[in-house]
Amino acid sequence: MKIGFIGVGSMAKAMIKGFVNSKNINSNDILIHSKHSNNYVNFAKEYGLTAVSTNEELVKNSDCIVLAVNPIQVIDVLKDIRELLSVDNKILLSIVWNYSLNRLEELTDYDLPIFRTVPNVNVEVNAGSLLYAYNENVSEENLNDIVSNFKLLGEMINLTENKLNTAGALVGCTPAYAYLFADAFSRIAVKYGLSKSESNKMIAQSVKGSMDMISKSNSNPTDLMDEVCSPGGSTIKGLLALKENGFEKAIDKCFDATQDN
Ligand SMILES: NC(=O)C1=CN([C@@H]2O[C@H](COP(=O)(O)OP(=O)(O)OC[C@H]3O[C@@H](n4cnc5c(N)ncnc54)[C@H](OP(=O)(O)O)[C@@H]3O)[C@@H](O)[C@H]2O)C=CC1
Ligand SMILES: O=C(O)[C@@H]1CCC=N1
Repeated sequence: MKIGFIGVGSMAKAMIKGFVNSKNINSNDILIHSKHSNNYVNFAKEYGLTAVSTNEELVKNSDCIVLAVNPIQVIDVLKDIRELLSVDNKILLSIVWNYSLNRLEELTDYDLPIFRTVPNVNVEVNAGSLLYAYNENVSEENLNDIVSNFKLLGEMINLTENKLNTAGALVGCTPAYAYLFADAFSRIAVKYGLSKSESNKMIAQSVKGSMDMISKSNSNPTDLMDEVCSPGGSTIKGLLALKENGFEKAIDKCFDATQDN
C-alpha cells in the first residue's frame, strides 16, 4: 500500500519514522508533500521517501492519503484534491484534531472511505496509541489494509466517534504532560546533585515500569499507590505534599482545558 502524507509536521514525521523503523514498509512507498519544500525535501532524502511537489500528485500516486495538517488548513487542502480522492478506490485517513467524519465527507465525497484517527507521538518508537473511527463506506478489505499497516506504529483502538474528543486528549495530549512530569522530577533531582541525563534515564525507566504495572497487573492505580507508601515513609509524605499543592486539581483543570473546543 502506498501511503501519502499531506503535511509533514511533528505528527506526520513521528508516524513516518515509526513506519521506517518497523522495516515492514518500503520507504519509497511513503509519499510526502507539505507547504514549504525546505520542510520536507531533505527529510524525504534522509529517510528514502518519495517527495512530490503538489498535493494533487500525492493523491494520484497514493492508496491511502493521510491528512496531517492543522484544522485551519483542511478546507483549502481538500478543495484542491476532492475530485482526485474519488478515483481508484482511495482511502482518506485524517489525523486532524476534532474534525468529524461528517465534516470530512461534506468536504470530499459521500462515497469515500474515511478513517478519523488520533495518534500520539509515541508512534515514532512504535509504542504509540492510535484511536480510530470510520465511516460506512469503509469495506472489510479497507479495514484490514489500514489496521495491518498502522498497527506497525503501536496499539490500534477502535472507538465510536463520540468518544474521540475525550479519549483523544487522553492519548494525543498526555505525552506532553508526561514529559513535563518527567522533566520536573529530573530537574529537582539535579538540585540534589544528580546530573540531568542520569535523572532523565531513571525517571523514564521508573515511570515506564509504573505504567506497565497499571496495564499488565490490571490493578487500580490507587491500590498500586498504597503498595508504594510504607507506613511513616517518604512516599506518603511526598504524596500528601502533592495533594496539598493542588496536583489533582491542576490535572482536572488541564483536562478540562483540552475539552474546551
Ligand atoms: N502533534 C501531535 O502530537 C498530534 C497532532 N495531531 C493532529 O495532527 C495534525 C498536524 O499536527 P502537527 O504535526 O503537530 O502540526 P504541524 O504544524 O507540525 O504540521 C502541519 C503540517 O501541515 C503542513 N501544511 C500546511 N498547509 C499545507 C498545505 N496547503 N498543503 C500541504 N501541507 C500543508 C505544514 O507544512 P510546512 O511545514 O511545509 O509549512 C506542516 O508540515 C493536526 O491536525 C493535529 O491536531 C493529532 C494527534 C497528535
Ligand atoms: O495540541 C494539539 O492540538 C494536537 C492534538 C493532540 C496533540 N497535539
